Amino acid sequence: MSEPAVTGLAVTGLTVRFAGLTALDGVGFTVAPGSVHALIGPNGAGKSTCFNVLSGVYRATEGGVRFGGTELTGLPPHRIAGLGVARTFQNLALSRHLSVEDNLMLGRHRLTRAGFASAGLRLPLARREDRAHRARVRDIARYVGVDEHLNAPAGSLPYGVQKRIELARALAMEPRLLLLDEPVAGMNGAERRRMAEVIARAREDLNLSVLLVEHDMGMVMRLADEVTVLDFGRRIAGGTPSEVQRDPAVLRAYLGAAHAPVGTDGTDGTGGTTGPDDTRGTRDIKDTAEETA
Ligand SMILES: Nc1ncnc2c1ncn2[C@@H]1O[C@H](COP(=O)(O)OP(=O)(O)OP(=O)(O)O)[C@@H](O)[C@H]1O
Repeated sequence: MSEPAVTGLAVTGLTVRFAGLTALDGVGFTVAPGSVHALIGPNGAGKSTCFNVLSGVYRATEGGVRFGGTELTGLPPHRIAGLGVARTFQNLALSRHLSVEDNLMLGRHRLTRAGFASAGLRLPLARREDRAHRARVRDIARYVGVDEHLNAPAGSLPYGVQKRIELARALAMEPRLLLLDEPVAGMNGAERRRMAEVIARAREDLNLSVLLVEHDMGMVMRLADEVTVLDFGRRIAGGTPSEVQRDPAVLRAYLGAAHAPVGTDGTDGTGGTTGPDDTRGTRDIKDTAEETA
């Protein structure tokens, strides 16, 4: 479906300070080409801040981010997107009144050669391009399982479907690196399973590199090849899911020492969560339990 990813992502010594608060403190990790890397940690650990630096929304105070041969730090969001880095958001960021098809077409903007002027004038090149992009968008919608909704206003659809449309829009950018910010937050168990399947398939078929922030630990353990754990802006652990789930620092900081390790709670790996039990994490367990019930 697209060219294979040839390079990975390298984050080194990433520090972000807001006034007196250090949201990220010398964080480093790499995402190997074609792999799924999960970034986890309790609320306020710095995960979203990291995503915001990677996508150009925040500027790093110190440190760097390289994707392939290119330093991303300091580039504006559209230049980063132009390098093949696509992002989904924790809260839905679709244009509610636009049709699903037009939302996905927005994802193809960076791939459009004909400028706005020629598109507005409906010149032949622009018409041909538009037809080709719409055909591709319909393929992607089918791939993600939202094709039956192509003509509906995105905002009229159920939440779980909108989350999949967000993924489809990111895929419409033909990315090499996909940043997924809590892709199953707010979904029920069936929707979570479906989303997990789509992500796993897309990664396999498209040879994407994926960086995933997710509170659903079953989902992390099932999808991720590697995990980096943040707490109070610091990297406290990293490794394979099984290494991380045994790491005492993780149990202490994120899960609470009294809890069973992540992924061993008898869930199917997409619906349940072994959640943190400190005050920062309690909200997440409750949310997930309510959603999955
Ligand atoms: N723009 C900002 N200005 C000031 N402080 C910020 C800003 N963005 C994030 N922070 C602070 O940085 C810290 C890390 O927040 P961040 O949102 O990155 O954590 P998180 O791990 O994504 O948490 P959650 O799981 O709740 O989304 C928090 O203390 C947060 O209040």
